[in-house]
Amino acid sequence: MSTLDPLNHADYIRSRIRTVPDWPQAGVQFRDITPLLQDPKTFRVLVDVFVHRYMDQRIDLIAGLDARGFILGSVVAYELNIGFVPVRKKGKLPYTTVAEEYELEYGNATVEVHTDACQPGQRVVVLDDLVATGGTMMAGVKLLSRLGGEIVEAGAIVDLPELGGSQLIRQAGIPLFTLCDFAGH
Ligand SMILES: O=P(O)(O)OC[C@H]1O[C@H](OP(=O)(O)OP(=O)(O)O)[C@H](O)[C@@H]1O
Ligand SMILES: Nc1ncnc2[nH]cnc12
Repeated sequence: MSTLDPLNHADYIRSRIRTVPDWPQAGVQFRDITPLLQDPKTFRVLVDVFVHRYMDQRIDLIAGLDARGFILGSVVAYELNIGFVPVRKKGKLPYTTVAEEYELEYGNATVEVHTDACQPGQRVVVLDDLVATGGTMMAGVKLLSRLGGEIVEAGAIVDLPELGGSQLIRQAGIPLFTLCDFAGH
């Protein structure tokens, strides 16, 4: 089966991401994905790249990272006809949880997932909008692994390679797919 070629979409998607300088603090170039969602054609291309990538890979579960990972992750899971698991920031989930602490480009955080969110051996893709230091993605991967999930891949729309996260994730042995990057921008 032919698949959508992410290389053909990378420039298009990158060109529609808005950069907001010095937000949420001085020195941060914030890569805002909301324009991708707002335009229906762009949103469809974005979702389709991920759906085509995973539709033949016998994925059981998409785990999405709070909060922007919920937007992409839930739609991709719906289109693949598989379940979606929210990996939430601390204190938001009502049932028993497992937790991982991590560091961000601008702060610290803890994420949690329900203890029954994944069954041992389920094939999981962890999705988010962006990889910066990789702390959030690694925390999500660790949580699903702790529940016995087999991490098929971590995926995100944007890689900020200068922050080192994508390298860290790959060095940890986790396959990582990102649709576009902002290397040298
Ligand atoms: O690779 P890292 O350095 O961990 O950074 C990437 C994470 O940071 C952002 O989320 P943020 O924590 O700002 O939360 P939000 O999605 O609720 O805005 C982004 O959506 C990723 O989840
Ligand atoms: N530069 C950035 N832009 C958007 N989201 C981020 N999360 C961490 N760093 C970010």
